[in-house]
Amino acid sequence: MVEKFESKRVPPSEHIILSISDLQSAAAAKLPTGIRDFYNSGSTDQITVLDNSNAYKKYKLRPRVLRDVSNVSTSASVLGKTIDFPLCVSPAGIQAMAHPLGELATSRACAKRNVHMGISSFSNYSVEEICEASRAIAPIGHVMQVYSMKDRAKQERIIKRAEQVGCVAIFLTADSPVLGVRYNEHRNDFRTPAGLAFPMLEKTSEMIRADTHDASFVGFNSDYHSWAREIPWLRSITKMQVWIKGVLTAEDVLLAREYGCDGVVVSNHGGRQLDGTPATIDALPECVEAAAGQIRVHIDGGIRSGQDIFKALALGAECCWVGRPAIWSLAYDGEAGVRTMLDILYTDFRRCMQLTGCSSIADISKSSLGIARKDGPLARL
Ligand SMILES: Cc1cc2nc3c(=O)[nH]c(=O)nc-3n(C[C@H](O)[C@H](O)[C@H](O)COP(=O)(O)O)c2cc1C
Ligand SMILES: O=C(O)C(=O)c1ccccc1
Repeated sequence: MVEKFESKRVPPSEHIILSISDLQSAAAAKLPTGIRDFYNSGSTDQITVLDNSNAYKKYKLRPRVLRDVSNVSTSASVLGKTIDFPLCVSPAGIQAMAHPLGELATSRACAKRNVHMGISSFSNYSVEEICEASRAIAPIGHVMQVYSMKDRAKQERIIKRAEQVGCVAIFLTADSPVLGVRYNEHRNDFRTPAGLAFPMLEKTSEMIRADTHDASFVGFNSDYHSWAREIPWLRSITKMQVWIKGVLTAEDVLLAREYGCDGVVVSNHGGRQLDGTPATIDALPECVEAAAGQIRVHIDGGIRSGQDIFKALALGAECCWVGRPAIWSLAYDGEAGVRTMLDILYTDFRRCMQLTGCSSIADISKSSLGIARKDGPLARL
């Protein structure tokens, strides 16, 4: 006799969090519309933001079977440290809108999972407070994100403060001479909430909210930037690694090499800057080829699962970063939420390695992937 199977109904107020999309839904239920749209939106027609995730789907995994995966190691050497797995948290501004402890909560969760955090210049806590929050947990070393600023003395203060408290690198965000077109901010008249601090920019939210996001950005950010003006200057004021965030072409990877940068993050800013740029996973191969092993290549944009991390590594990235998943988790449950997000991606990536027959990061290669063709067999890379 077949036993009657009773499915357990979960009340709608309770969210079972098993995936990144569960975190996205849980955050959407908590955040006011204007803030949710600010975090989630891409620019203009939302093409690139959607492409970023969808582009992963054409790659299929080629698992090797009957391999001993009882001793799988996910650890990776990234920015001079051994981290638990090759996934870190991208710099994203104004995290205190998602949770009162904002970047402090993100920093603690990253340290507990032993991965790096990128600290936005638009953070609501200072780099000193954010690094202090993680120091007692793990000597992980975070990354300070900077823009090319009109006020070079202020930009230098940000960099010096970050170096002083143990940051291991700076990410110069190079894809934002001006902000992308974000209709949601105009439709919702998005302003940063009152009472927040912007200690790296040395501003209060009263100063920032006086303007739209776009206008306040124009106020401090420099569009008068160039490789020759930025990189030698950055090298002259810091011993931290210098990375360029927002590269999408082989040409710019070659320039990053020529200017002696330590690495590039292949990024389209989560589809928030120039809409119509390629999905980052589609820009990655040409960037890896141009890097030719001479500088490091990381990637962010649309990474939502362990399989996505695996695919990016198979295509030559050393490490992946996630932006929105951290914001959604913060909104859902602060530090515990971000910890849940990192744990989901960690266990998913580990399981993906085991199911594809990979025991270490070095085992992940192009031969682990194929490209789905509409009518026909899988194409080998
Ligand atoms: C709400 C939000 C704020 C962001 N703020 C910054 C920032 O201050 N500096 C920066 O370089 N990138 C910023 N980014 C871009 C992220 O660093 C990252 O490139 C992007 O979020 C990755 O895509 P994903 O969100 O699909 O993972 C921001 C992204 C979001 C969604
Ligand atoms: O919105 C963004 O993508 C971004 O980079 C940013 C810039 C200023 C404040 C907050 C986020």
